[in-house]
Amino acid sequence: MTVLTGFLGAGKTTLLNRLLRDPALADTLVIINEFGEIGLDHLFVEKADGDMLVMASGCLCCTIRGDLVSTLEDILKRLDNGRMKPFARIVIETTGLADPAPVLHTIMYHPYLVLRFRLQGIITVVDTINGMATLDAHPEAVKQAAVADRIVLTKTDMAPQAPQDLTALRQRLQQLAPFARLIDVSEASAANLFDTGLWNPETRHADVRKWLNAEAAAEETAPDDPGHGHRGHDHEHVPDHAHAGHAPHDVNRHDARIRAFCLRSDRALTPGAFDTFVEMLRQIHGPNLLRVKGILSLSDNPDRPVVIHGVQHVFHPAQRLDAWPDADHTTRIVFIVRDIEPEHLRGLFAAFSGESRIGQADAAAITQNPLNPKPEGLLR
Ligand SMILES: Nc1nc2c(ncn2[C@@H]2O[C@H](COP(=O)(O)OP(=O)(O)OP(=O)(O)O)[C@@H](O)[C@H]2O)c(=O)[nH]1
Repeated sequence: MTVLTGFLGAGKTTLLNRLLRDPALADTLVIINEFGEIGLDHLFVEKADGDMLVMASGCLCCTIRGDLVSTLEDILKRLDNGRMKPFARIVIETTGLADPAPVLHTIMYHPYLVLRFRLQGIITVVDTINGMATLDAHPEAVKQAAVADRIVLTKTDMAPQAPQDLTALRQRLQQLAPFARLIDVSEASAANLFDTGLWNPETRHADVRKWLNAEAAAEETAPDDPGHGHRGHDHEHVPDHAHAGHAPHDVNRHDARIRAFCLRSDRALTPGAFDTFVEMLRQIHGPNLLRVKGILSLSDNPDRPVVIHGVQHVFHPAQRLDAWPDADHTTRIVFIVRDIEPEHLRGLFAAFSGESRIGQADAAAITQNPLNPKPEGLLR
């Protein structure tokens, strides 16, 4: 499942129309709302009971959440009864103001849908004409960019556009989403937009290196920056203005709230500590964990790492791989967070991995603290 998002009028449907002509996407099912300026070509829309569905009832993420579930259930029923051509992938286009997270929640919290769909990636479309102003005015747009695996820049064919404006937009987007790849719409294709999943469909192997893209942080941050991380291993991206103390625009404070960084560790967690660590991330930081992807070493079987993938408080069931994909056996977790200090998450990981750090509570102190927030409240 791929989620296609982007601000109102950014060019999502235009892009989708073009992509769907590519035979490589013949086995794709698209779910789209009809709110936008233009719908999918009639070629696609008329086959409403065939392999293509158009939903007309409004915003996907809020008003038709129930419908999305019943639509997906219905699709699976038809698929299992052989009344529908099998498909390999589903693309869900959200409306312009949508936060992609509720769409993913809808699917990942469903006991059956979560077994049948796997999140491949999030594609965010950004209009290069209005993109900067949209990011300034709408925190939703900042979040859409921050959670992306791929950012497609549209309307690059439209003059006039000062080259420095495009460069500034690209820099801003890359700071918000250092692990995402920026692609000009003229170069966007099925091949470079739908290759974001953990599993390579051809080899059926996990392509962890490409999926995590953790090196993106290492390439762009000075590794010896004493202010960040420890042992020269951790890297984080903070927009320059986040440290500068003065934002060029007020609204850039939205950007400054978002941090992307990669936590690395040579220490293995016990399975119990792993469960509690993930549970604490979800319960305490859920809404602000915009995106989490990682490969972790567990002490019970260090040869078989575990992969985690979460969007806010929704996590895919953790998956155990048969083996490490390559010689690098370090735990790597890529975080994109809002209003959370990277050092806090590093401290939490250190506590659960048994690494003692000065000034950092250990796992027992964290889990047994009666004042920790609990889902059922403090009184129980
Ligand atoms: N010149 C140019 N126009 C584009 C491009 N992409 C989209 N447009 C135009 O921008 C307008 C909006 O495009 P849509 O594809 O409807 O945008 P959308 O993101 O699906 O819009 P909503 O569904 O309303 O959120 C249309 O008039 C498109 O023709 C592009 O790359 N270049």
